Amino acid sequence: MKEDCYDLIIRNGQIVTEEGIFQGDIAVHEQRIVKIGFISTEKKAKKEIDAVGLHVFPGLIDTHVHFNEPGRTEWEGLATGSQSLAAGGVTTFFDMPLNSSPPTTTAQGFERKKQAAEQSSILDYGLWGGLVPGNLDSLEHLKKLGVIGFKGFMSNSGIDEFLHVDDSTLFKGMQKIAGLGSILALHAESDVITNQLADWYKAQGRRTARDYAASRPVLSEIEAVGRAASYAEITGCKLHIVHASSGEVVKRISEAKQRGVDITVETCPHYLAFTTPDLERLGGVAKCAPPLREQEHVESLWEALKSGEIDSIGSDHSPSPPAMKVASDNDDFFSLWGGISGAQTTLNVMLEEGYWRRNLPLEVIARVTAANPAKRFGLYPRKGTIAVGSDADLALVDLQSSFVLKETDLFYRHRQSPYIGKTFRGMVMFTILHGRVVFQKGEGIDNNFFGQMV
Ligand SMILES: NC(=O)N[C@H]1NC(=O)NC1=O
Ligand SMILES: [Zn+2]
Repeated sequence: MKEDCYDLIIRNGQIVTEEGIFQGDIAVHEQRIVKIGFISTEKKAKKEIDAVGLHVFPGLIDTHVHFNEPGRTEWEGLATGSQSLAAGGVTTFFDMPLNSSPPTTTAQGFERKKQAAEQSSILDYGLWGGLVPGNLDSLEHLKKLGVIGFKGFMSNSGIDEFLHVDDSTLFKGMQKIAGLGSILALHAESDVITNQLADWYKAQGRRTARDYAASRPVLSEIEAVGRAASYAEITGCKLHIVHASSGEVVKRISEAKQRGVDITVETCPHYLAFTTPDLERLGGVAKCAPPLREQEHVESLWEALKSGEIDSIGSDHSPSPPAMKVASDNDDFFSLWGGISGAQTTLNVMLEEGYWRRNLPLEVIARVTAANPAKRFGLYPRKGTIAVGSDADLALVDLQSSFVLKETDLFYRHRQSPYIGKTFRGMVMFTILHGRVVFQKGEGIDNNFFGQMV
């Protein structure tokens, strides 16, 4: 290390890690953090950032996005998707094996996705492989190619090329994934319960937003989580349950953890910020699966975050062209695309709804958005924290600065979001990846840099 000239010094920020908050300087050399603490003003750097009044978070790791490239790039895309994440303080993301086409369920699908990411992602990325009926023989190859883990759906995925796992595929898949030392992420809703209830509501001519929400009850998640946890207990497979929508679901996962199942759970900003009445008010832009819940469930999730029972936050950014979010034949809410655009606003939601409104400590935010996902997926301490030796992946935030989210703030391919018009306290001023500023408030995105696969 050439001590005479650093690449970057960030001075006088409030440094936030999962362990605590302290004031200090950060020096970066050759993409890594090389010093933290007091750095003499005599020391020179190619670039200095004055972080007085700013909080320096570890760059967020979003474990759950659907950028849909290749094949459905008109829905989002790795360029626009990664740019929107950068504007929100995220530095690493894991892209789901759907809704790209071909899906990442074969070696060939993986290679195509990797090529697309190399060409277009401005951030670091991990790539999920898929577990679907019929691809058990591809899992080992996918693991060798470097998937971050595998993802399966226990209910309809909404995508014809990505079938949900039947129970025997799920069981056998877990045996294989356990043998490979990998991890299975599950969309845990019961296919039987959600299908039967949807059919019943539709047969009654009941197709509103509220009917849709009622057709996917919390119990449908609880049933699926229970089944998956039992299979995991028998097979020894590591499980990661995505988008739990209620503290009641989290409680079942905690119970499994306590009896020794290697299981973690993620929730999404939208389950922490919106309710079923919001779904009725906002319409298709707020439709997702599992659906938005009543306020008591929202609060139960915040409690579970405070108690440490929720391991991580993923945006589950899953957009579609706007036309698929609007009912064509009078009010059939069931027919709309399910998926919320939220990649850019995860930290904003955690700060406004968590830190400001519910006293959620900043350390907890750093833990669930960075340290815990890094630990769960084997990236810690290279990523997920602020320490000497770590990648210089950082988000500098002005907590006091508030703004109303506008359509024009969004970097998505389609500027849709249920958060448009919402006031947030806490503005991302700089996002730094490997010591390079990839986003600066007022300046925008630096597109001249590409991320790497983790
Ligand atoms: N296929 C897909 O992206 N599905 C996602 N959308 C959503 O709302 N929940 C999901 O799992
Ligand atoms: Zn998803």
